[in-house]
Amino acid sequence: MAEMVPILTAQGLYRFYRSAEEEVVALRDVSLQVEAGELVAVTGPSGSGKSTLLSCVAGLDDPDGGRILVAGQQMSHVPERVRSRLRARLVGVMGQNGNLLDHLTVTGNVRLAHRLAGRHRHGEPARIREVVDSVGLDVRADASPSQLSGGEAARASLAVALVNRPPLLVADEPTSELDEEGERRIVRLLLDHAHGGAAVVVASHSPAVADSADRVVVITDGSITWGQLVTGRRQPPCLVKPVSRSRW
Ligand SMILES: Nc1ncnc2c1ncn2[C@@H]1O[C@H](COP(=O)(O)OP(=O)(O)OP(=O)(O)O)[C@@H](O)[C@H]1O
Repeated sequence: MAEMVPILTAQGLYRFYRSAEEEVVALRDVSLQVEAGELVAVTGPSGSGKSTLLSCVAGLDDPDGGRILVAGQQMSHVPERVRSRLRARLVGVMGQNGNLLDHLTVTGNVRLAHRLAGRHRHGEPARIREVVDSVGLDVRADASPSQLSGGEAARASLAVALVNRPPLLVADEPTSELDEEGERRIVRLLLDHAHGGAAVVVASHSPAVADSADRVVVITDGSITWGQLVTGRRQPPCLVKPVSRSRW
């Protein structure tokens, strides 16, 4: 059987934050692989490094050490313009504070993300409608983000992240402000994207997100300290692969 190619490979990541008074080691030798079709939940105490890890693997930030490959493309330690181009093509980001511009409608936000990926000068109307419908926002397509409920805004943010069919979807606390029903809908949509063939990485404190994930990894004080296969749908030989430093 052909070997599964991971969509995301993060090897030996380090990230330091330095100020005049102190140095924080936000990531300490973190390695993680996520394959197509997998939803991985990253959990752990506040300040443990979840957002830092997600920013690095999404190409929003560059690690100080280690290497990141997304769909076989080197995302770390490349010029910022290369990283942005790769990010637009390969990564969908659903952020903690949303990725929506308030002067645009839901459709306008999705269209802009589609155009910025560079494939369609004016966006592809059928794809834009399709993704807005898929998150259940067809009736709110002409609303601006400030007119949306928390759950609707989260789904609009997800539509923006999904419009370019990214092989890697990264979501930082996507359900933190939602009620149970809102959370269930987001988790369902994230799982649908993963099971459609993408790799999905979600940072969350929510037990409901962890329960639905294919795999959970726990970060404590900048290091992955624990990993567990939850659904049993996949049988990866090693949940959190330690990667020898001689490989980078
Ligand atoms: N821009 C920054 N400058 C300095 N320190 C930072 C910066 N961003 C994060 N940190 C520090 O790095 C560590 C990891 O932060 P991070 O936001 O990744 O944690 P987290 O697990 O996502 O936390 P939370 O669950 O509260 O969102 C923390 O000690 C934090 O204070």
